[in-house]
Amino acid sequence: MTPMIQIIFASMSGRNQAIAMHLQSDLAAYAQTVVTEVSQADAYDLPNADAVILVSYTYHDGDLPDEVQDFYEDLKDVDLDRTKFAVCGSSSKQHRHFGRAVDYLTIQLNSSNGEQVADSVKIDQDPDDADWQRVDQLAQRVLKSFE
Ligand SMILES: Cc1cc2nc3c(=O)[nH]c(=O)nc-3n(C[C@H](O)[C@H](O)[C@H](O)COP(=O)(O)O)c2cc1C
Repeated sequence: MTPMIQIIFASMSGRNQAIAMHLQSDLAAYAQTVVTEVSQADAYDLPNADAVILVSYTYHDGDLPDEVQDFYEDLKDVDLDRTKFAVCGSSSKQHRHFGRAVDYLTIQLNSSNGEQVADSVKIDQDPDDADWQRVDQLAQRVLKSFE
């Protein structure tokens, strides 16, 4: 059966949206993929997916972006029932709390009883070739988890 993978992103200036679209093109031949901007996403829907990939920047002083807050709060009430997940995101090493949103989302998805199938990936601003490889690897790990 073709797995269904939800890719949910938060992006202010486009980097994380581009990463989400790149993930979709990595996965589309092997899975049904749905890409959703986080303010349109429903955390209570996540257990219906076979896997979820969250992609987010970090904002303020090492915090989640504003538009992720409601989704994050809702996640606390969701039992993911071992739904597979992975997290990645572009943020910036010029800030003291590099990529904290990736950490917070990873911790919360684990706390919500998800099954983490790839190490979380933090990218400094624009992805370089090595970063794109890490993104591809994350996508491969998600696919491999269905074997
Ligand atoms: C006001 C402001 C605050 C930020 N705070 C952080 C931060 O605390 N930690 C971090 O790693 N990046 C921080 N960033 C950097 C963004 O996360 C980074 O530019 C990211 O690549 C933006 O992704 P996007 O293009 O998808 O919006 C901040 C950026 C802005 C403009």
